[in-house]
Amino acid sequence: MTFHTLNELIAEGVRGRYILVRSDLNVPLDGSTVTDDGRIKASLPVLGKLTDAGARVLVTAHLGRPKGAPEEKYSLRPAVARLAELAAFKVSLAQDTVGGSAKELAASLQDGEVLVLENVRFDARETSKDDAERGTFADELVALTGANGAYVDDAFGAVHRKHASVYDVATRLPSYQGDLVHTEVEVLRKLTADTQRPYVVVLGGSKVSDKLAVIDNLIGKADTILVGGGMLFTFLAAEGHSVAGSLLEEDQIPVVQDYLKRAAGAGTEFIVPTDVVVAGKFAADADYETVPADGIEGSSFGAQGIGLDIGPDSAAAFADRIKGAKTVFWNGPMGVFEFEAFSGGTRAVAQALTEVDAFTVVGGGDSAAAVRTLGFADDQFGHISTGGGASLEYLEGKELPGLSVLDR
Ligand SMILES: Nc1ncnc2c1ncn2[C@@H]1O[C@H](COP(=O)(O)OP(=O)(O)OP(=O)(O)O)[C@@H](O)[C@H]1O
Ligand SMILES: O=C(O)[C@H](O)COP(=O)(O)O
Repeated sequence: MTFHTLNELIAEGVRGRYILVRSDLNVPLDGSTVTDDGRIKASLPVLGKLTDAGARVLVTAHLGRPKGAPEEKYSLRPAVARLAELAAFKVSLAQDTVGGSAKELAASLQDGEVLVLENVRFDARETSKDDAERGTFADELVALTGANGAYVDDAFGAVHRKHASVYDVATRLPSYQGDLVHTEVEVLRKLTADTQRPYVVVLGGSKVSDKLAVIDNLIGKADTILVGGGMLFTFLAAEGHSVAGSLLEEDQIPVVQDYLKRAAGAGTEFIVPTDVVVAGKFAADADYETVPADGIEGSSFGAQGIGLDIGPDSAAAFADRIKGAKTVFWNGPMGVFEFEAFSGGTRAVAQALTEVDAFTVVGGGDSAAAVRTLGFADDQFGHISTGGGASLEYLEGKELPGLSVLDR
């Protein structure tokens, strides 16, 4: 694929033009505090280049998964406040996405300033499966750019989404690839061609069905898949164990059973935890105990028990596997690392990644946040990707709508 680059756009001249930029500002929050500003920092260079060149920049972004209507807890306000603190240019936030506030503030935007539109997912058309419906939203976004607009996709974390602000706007405006997307693709490409073996993939997190879908294509490609986080309970259930009150996607059990069957003949080994940290409730101060993975209901919390981390034996086994690898890709925390008591598995995996002599990539908003909040530095890893699902789907070899739409 070949793309028009941001540098080409700048060379064409952007002074006074409205440039629509899709950024990934989907950062983890604790109330209104941004707990990891990695994605915001990663978005700054492109915005800086455009504002330095005199563009009037309209940023679209999402935060979380609101249900197609405004919801205060998903407002971009905290992310934009952090962006404004870090930026050398003026940044403001519209109260809405394509409504009166967005129109008014866009009209008064000056050269070299940035206006962020409120969460694109506050409008149900953004994520609609219906092309025409998404199209009407894209038309309204594009209308904000006036007569001579252009579009830059810099949201690597969202390139796997066929959403209006990622895909449809690119069919309506001259479109360019942002530097962040470019860099991410260059690094991840190394994981798809001539991958050095053993190739170990570590998967966790809470978006269980999203990540299970990815495994389908890793079977036969990865030598070992270490299963932690929320998805481990669907694996345990697939092996016939009770998981009490833990995160479980029952409809995915047959899918996992199929994976386990296929992996055996395809040279991919799944490693599922043998012990689990089980808590009485989902809280930082919950009582907890470590139990065998096949005995979760036997914990003193009975059917109320919730598995919130992999146990220490499993963490040590995962670390061992990682240390024997030549290539490691990790997406999704091993447990609820936000609570100290359940951060042990994630810490052990992160530590192992910093010690192994291998090409290591960490992908995902929360995974990146986890390594940083647990005290690791970015340069201890080969690459920390801003993309979670996007990096996984890239590795799967899937067509990513946000990339293919930019292909000239
Ligand atoms: N056993 C568990 N039960 C419930 N939640 C869990 C469990 N293990 C991990 N999590 C949660 O998973 C969340 C992160 O999951 P997620 O799938 O979003 O990962 P990610 O790295 O951000 O990837 P992406 O960028 O695709 O979102 C964390 O907030 C963590 O608390
Ligand atoms: O967190 C991510 O991976 C990206 O921001 C995409 O978010 P989504 O999975 O809600 O589309």
